[in-house]
Amino acid sequence: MAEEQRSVLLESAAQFPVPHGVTLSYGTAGFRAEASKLSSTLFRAGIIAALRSLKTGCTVGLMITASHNPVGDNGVKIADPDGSMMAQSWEPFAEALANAETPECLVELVFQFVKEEGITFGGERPAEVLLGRDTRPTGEALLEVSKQGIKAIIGVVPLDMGIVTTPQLHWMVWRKNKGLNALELDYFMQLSESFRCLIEMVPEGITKQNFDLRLIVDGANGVGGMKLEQLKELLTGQEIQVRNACKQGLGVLNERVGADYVQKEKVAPCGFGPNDIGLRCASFDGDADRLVYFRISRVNINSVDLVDGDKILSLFALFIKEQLHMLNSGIKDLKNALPASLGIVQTAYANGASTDYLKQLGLEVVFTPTGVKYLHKKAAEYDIGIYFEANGHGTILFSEDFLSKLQEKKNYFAASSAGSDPLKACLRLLAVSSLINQAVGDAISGLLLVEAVLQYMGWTVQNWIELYHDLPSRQLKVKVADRTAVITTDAETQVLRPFGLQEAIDAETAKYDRARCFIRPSGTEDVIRVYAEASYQEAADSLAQSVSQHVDRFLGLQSLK
Ligand SMILES: CC(=O)N[C@H]1[C@@H](OP(=O)(O)O)O[C@H](CO)[C@@H](O)[C@@H]1O
Ligand SMILES: [Mg+2]
Repeated sequence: MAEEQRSVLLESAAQFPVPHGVTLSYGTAGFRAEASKLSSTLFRAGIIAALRSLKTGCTVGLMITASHNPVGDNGVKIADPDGSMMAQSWEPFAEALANAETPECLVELVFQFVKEEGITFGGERPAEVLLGRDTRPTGEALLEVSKQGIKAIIGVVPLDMGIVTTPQLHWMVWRKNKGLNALELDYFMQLSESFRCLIEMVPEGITKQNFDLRLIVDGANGVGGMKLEQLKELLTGQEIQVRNACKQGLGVLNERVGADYVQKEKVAPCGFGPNDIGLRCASFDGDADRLVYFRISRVNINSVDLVDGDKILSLFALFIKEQLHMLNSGIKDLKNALPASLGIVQTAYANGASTDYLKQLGLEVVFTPTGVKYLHKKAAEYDIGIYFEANGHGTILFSEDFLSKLQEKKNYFAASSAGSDPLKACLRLLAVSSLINQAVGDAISGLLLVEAVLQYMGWTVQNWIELYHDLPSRQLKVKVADRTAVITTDAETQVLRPFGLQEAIDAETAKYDRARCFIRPSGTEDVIRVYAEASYQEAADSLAQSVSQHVDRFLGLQSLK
């Protein structure tokens, strides 16, 4: 077997040589680069995914996307059996394999790794990799290359799920490993049914009658808009209009559209104009794992009032807290109560006003380094964990144990107190758990939950915007000679190396009222990011500026000379 495996690998790897001068790192969200340079990487990602499937004895996923990057780029992410990002412990191997210079080096790496990990080639357990891609024109060819990589590991089978959003593919992997139906139609049915269930339980009243059902969604000219158009047909009680929905010849993926653009530039995407002033609008990123809301400003139609991930998180946290309260209030016999740990997970980029708001609600707020893989892992430690990055990537995780207790409670209340608040709370929480993606942040399911919660609250977008007021902030990037020279700790809020830089940041920060500032090396770009927050905009700007100068002084490009 080993000899056969060796020669299959050597032969197939020879077809996809590594381009010169390109070094890839697995980064915060997989490999990403200009599409024309990615054949060898995608082939190798296929091998990695296949080995991951052999190791775990489960189905894993391989998604071909470069998210919000320009249309000429592409990339790949691997999903673990539970639908989350590939285990970090495999990243060094993934990186080494992607950069192995020759087929011989590649084979050596594979064999050494397989030995270390105790993986058996061609084992008895079925091994399978689900493949998906976004709408990028280079996706199809790269998918074929990944298939070659998967098939180069004997006993592993690729299964092409076609054009899907990143969260759909993660969801399919998660479902498949639970032995549940995992086709796109199952995804659509589950979302539309749990959404209907939440809408049916919106309390009657004036607010319900007055609620404006209209919502306009910017699909970033990508896969998300396309899928929402399909799902829309199954939804009742919602008026969704999709723009930039990836129609042939109309608009370029991520070009002046999409969640990343709207959030960073704070402007309306293409296709939105004066007629939309005041309306509730939302935007997806290119692979639909990020969601932001916005409203075109009445004062200046070029700018938007942004509702970012922090505010989506706050809305969800408020709703979940209320349902948990409803579930347990009025219960006289303590054995009928269902205590639940509720954790809120943010990164240092979360606006300080959101953190204050959440803490004021009495919630437990914890911080992790940037990157969904860290947030997700932390959120999974709670009965209910809600996580979001400010850029709009996030979800709500329910533990299996809590869900089974919730199911029991529902049955109990259904038999003993039909129509009661605790029963409604159980039903709503169960519906949320099946609506919101349990594998990864999902713009489509997040959007449906936002709509259901707003209807439940009877809130306009204005009510939501006023939940709290963001502290002014500024983000800058500094090009440095070597960004790995910066080592941080404490969820990236403190610099350990180079020595003296943290003291300089502290001294600058102390000059302003209610100010906060941190720096960290980006995981996706070759820069150091500087973030500053203060009580007024000029202070945030000038703090970010002066800290950037310190970064430049300590690490700037001149130190290359
Ligand atoms: C400040 C910021 O928005 N950082 C983004 C960005 O990571 P960086 O490591 O900061 O480059 O891309 C990541 C992947 O999409 C995302 O998880 C993260 O939030
Ligand atoms: Mg994305």
